[in-house]
Amino acid sequence: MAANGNGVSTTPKSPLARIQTQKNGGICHDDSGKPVKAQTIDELHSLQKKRSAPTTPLDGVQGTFATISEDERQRQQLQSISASLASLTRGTGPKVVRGDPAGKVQSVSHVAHHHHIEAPTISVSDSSLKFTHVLYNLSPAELYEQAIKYEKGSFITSTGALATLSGAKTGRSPRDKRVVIDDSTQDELWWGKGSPNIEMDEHTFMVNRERAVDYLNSLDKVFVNDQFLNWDPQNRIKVRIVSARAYHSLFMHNMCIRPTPEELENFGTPDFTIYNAGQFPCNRYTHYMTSSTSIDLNLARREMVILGTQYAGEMKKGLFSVMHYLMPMRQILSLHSGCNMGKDGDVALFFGLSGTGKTTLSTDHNRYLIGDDEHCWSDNGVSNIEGGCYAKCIDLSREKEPDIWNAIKFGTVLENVVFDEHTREVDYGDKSVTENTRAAYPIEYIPNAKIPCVGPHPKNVILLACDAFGVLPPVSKLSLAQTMYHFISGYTALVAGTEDGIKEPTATFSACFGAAFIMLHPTKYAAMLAEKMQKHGATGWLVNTGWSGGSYGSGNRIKLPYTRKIIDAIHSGSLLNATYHKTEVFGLDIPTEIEGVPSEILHPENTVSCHPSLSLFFLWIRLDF
Ligand SMILES: Nc1ncnc2c1ncn2[C@@H]1O[C@H](COP(=O)(O)OP(=O)(O)O)[C@@H](O)[C@H]1O
Ligand SMILES: C=C(OP(=O)(O)O)C(=O)O
Ligand SMILES: [Ca+2]
Ligand SMILES: [Mn+2]
Repeated sequence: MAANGNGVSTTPKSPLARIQTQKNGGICHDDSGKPVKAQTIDELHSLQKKRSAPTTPLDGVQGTFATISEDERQRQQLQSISASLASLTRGTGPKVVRGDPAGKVQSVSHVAHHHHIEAPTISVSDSSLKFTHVLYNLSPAELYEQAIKYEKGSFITSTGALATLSGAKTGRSPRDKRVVIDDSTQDELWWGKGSPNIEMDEHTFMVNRERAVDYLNSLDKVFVNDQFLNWDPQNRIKVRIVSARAYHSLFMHNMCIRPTPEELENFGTPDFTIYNAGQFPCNRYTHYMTSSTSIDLNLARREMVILGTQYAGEMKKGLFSVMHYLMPMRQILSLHSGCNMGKDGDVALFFGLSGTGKTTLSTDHNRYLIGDDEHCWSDNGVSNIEGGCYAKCIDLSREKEPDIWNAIKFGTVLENVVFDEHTREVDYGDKSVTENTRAAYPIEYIPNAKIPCVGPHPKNVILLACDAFGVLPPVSKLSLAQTMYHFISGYTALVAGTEDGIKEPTATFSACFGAAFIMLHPTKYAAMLAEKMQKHGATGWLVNTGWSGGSYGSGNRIKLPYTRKIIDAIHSGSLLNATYHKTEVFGLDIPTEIEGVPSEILHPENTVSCHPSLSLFFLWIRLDF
């Protein structure tokens, strides 16, 4: 812009267009719609939300049994939660109210007034004077709001999933898992070498339980989930999860079976309760504690306490341990396996340690998904224990795993992923937080999920071994005896990240392909599996989803598309009738060809000349339980 010596612009200004005001009014007004009915802003806001309708009629049309009033039902529900949160030394539950302390409390203070359990006059403490606000079975939308408002590291990703951080722990802590040893568990459970059950006594459990309960009660609010495990209606287990974080509540909402409103009304007392104190540590001066993390299981009390870890997988896998105890007591086999079913009703199980491909391979666009991780096999067939899936998402791609990719949307919990700060697009290749990035979503997010998640007796039992040494062939057909051998020895690898301290695939022997979760001796599960496979004529297969043609570091992991072709050939029955030859070392039956898979990779001796670890490997494989 040119300026003269006085600093005044010489460019002629173009005048702004004049604003035309209406001649008749004087005040501009928008009369395009009717004005809102509200007189105040608060009133306007109150119009936005309407009350959720009671789900069942209250007039007793349901039956001749006395139906209780909505008020009475809510009173009983709060009393049950207060009982769960009761300090056992003080013998009293906290005053509980429903609703967020920050917002308007639903069923306001008079509810709490009537409904806390009266404290005995002795031992009055500050904590018994305070209210604990209970956020009970919130919806995903409500949990999103709670997480985003109050939990650092919670964000909405570009596809609508809730990104969360699990804190210092990004995998399970198996060395911090303790199980109460008492007169009955001493004889019933598997203890000692190789067992995942590290003992603790009842008293120490109570110390930790009190610590968790006191912590939870000291908070402004706690989340309570009442849900189910096991789609088999005759063997359904009612679980209650008390936690400090919306992230944990949404995770369990997705992972356990979600009750219908009617089922929730009649929930009653839970069969099992988790107290998850998350970030609050255990006290290392407490007997048996070897770190600040403790996951404690008390089967007699039907309770689990979590201190000092926020990794949500502890809750899911902790409940799985419980099922590994409860179900065999009922002659039902619990399985660390994925499960799907073909159009003709042929069911396949996919056993495998974490990260070996249960979720990836059971999620198959051409088959119905029954479940990705935890099942029961009873006289009636198979049933999923859970209501959701928990997929690893490191290097996830739309092309290779389209159904999992599409399941990552509103409602899904995305743990420890890295995303663009502006677009919120997730970079699934980024391991900055951990390699064990995860997505937890309700099973119905997979389009061909089989709901209810039950199926007939399995036809194929596939053992997935992620072989870090590259000595196993990509697939072999197993006799029943071989199936038992591999099931009990459980040769596979621990993949990076799923357990605390594992940085690269590490060879391991994990009995039942889930040694971290079993409670009884491996041979108990194996005997049940053998009996069922024989009775129902199931075929066993060993599929290596790990390295081939060299160990981790030198060879390559078997390509997922090849593994899928192998699995397709098992499902279709074509592999059962293929030509086989026996390997010298294992006596494994290896197919000579499979459609879509290069024949040379089917035989490891073609790719591995003489693996240095091979002899060591055979020394290790021995059943010394
Ligand atoms: N050949 C393969 N078979 C199966 N999974 C593979 C293969 N190669 C790479 N992967 C990857 O390994 C991971 C398997 O994880 P996942 O299916 O979640 O295991 P699990 O459910 O048994 O814990 C996925 O990230 C998958 O993409
Ligand atoms: C969640 C876990 O494993 P999986 O991948 O088998 O679900 C785990 O081991 O903590
Ligand atoms: Ca469906
Ligand atoms: Mn899985």
